[in-house]
Amino acid sequence: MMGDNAVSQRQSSNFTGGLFSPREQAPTWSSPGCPTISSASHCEYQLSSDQEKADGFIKAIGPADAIQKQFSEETFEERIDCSGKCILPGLVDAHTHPVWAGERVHEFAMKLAGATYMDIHQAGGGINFTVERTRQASEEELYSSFQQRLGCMMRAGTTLVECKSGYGLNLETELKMLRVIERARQELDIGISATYCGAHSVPKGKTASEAADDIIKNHLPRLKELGRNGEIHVDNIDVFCEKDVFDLDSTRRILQSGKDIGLQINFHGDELHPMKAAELGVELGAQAISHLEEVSDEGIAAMASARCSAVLLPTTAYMLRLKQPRARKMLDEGVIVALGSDFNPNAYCFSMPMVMHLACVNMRMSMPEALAAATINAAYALGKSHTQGSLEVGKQGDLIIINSPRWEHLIYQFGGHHELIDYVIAKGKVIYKK
Ligand SMILES: N=CN[C@@H](CCC(=O)O)C(=O)O
Ligand SMILES: [Zn+2]
Repeated sequence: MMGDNAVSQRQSSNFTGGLFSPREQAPTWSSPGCPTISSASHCEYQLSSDQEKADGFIKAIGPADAIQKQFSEETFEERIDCSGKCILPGLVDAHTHPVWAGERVHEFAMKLAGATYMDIHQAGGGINFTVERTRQASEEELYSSFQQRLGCMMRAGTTLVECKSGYGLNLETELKMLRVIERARQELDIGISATYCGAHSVPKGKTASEAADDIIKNHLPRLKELGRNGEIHVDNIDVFCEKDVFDLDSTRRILQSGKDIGLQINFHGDELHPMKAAELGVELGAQAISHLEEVSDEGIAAMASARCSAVLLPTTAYMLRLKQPRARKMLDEGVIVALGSDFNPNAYCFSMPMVMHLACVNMRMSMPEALAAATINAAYALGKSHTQGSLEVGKQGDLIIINSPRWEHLIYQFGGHHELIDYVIAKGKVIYKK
């Protein structure tokens, strides 16, 4: 990934004032980036009114006076007075399952009564329950609920989200889900990174190895063809590598075949059992591995040296009362730690501010580490940190404005983000205003 940046240690810097921007190519970056936070007393955000120039990329960042002087000849569609407020990068959600029919509130009750995730999965519930309903749902139904969910994420500050298929398992339904994701990519303002997750569960009547064969022989060639025709755009390939789901060998075969058709490897590993998934991911050149509650010490060291990011999912560990992933050890060893909401029928959470709060309390991350993990590092996990994830000149104008002079309130106020977030802006366009 050329010039892809991320931070493996806490970093932050300040700026005052910002402006969007003439049409320019987003540059690639060779130096480490950082999410930039503004909390100046006199701070302004300006959107260009010149359609030629309003390409949604950041033109300048600096003291408001200097910016005013530099652009004194320009006219602006809108000026937002951010005095006493904070401007932060738009939040990036690095792991979600947002396209499905068949919610599972009844399973929440079962889990509260003591059932484990795998008890329910093996009894035909869990992913398999949602697969049945998603297969029956029309494309229009799936799109409509997906669009509403993206709206909830956006209002909680998310401007870029990874979206997985994986509740179809057969080719027909996986493609239906990917078409729904593609439509949202085309029609909506929120940024989307699309993931093919046909190996999310082993379909009834097949072994893991047979399911892997089907994916390699039938699903991936079709994805390649649709990608070439421009009908569907898929960025990543995912497998649920887990005991009694996809073993290491089937996972390796699927991920390698996905990589061979140009997809980035970004998969579920070492969640409920130690699988040596991290070691496998590094061997295959994975961009990211999610969960990692059961990762080995060797896996952590290998991920750090390979710059393979760890996507940690605090809602899942919380919901399922799993042991927490060892975020501190990962950070101390230099792993690029990112965060995701894991929104799915098991972990029903749209909010990256709540995810950051849980990461701080339960995984012992600091607030700057959590913010980096939910912005620049999450963008890195999606291979997009050269264009998104921080406030830098030439990057996409994805940002949020919060009504507090201290940015930390976005994390500190657990569940308070709806009151705090005044604006969400994606590619220079206001997509939510309180
Ligand atoms: N672990 C596998 N996949 C999801 C859960 C999906 C579901 O239960 O529907 C996860 O990341 O938590
Ligand atoms: Zn997941």
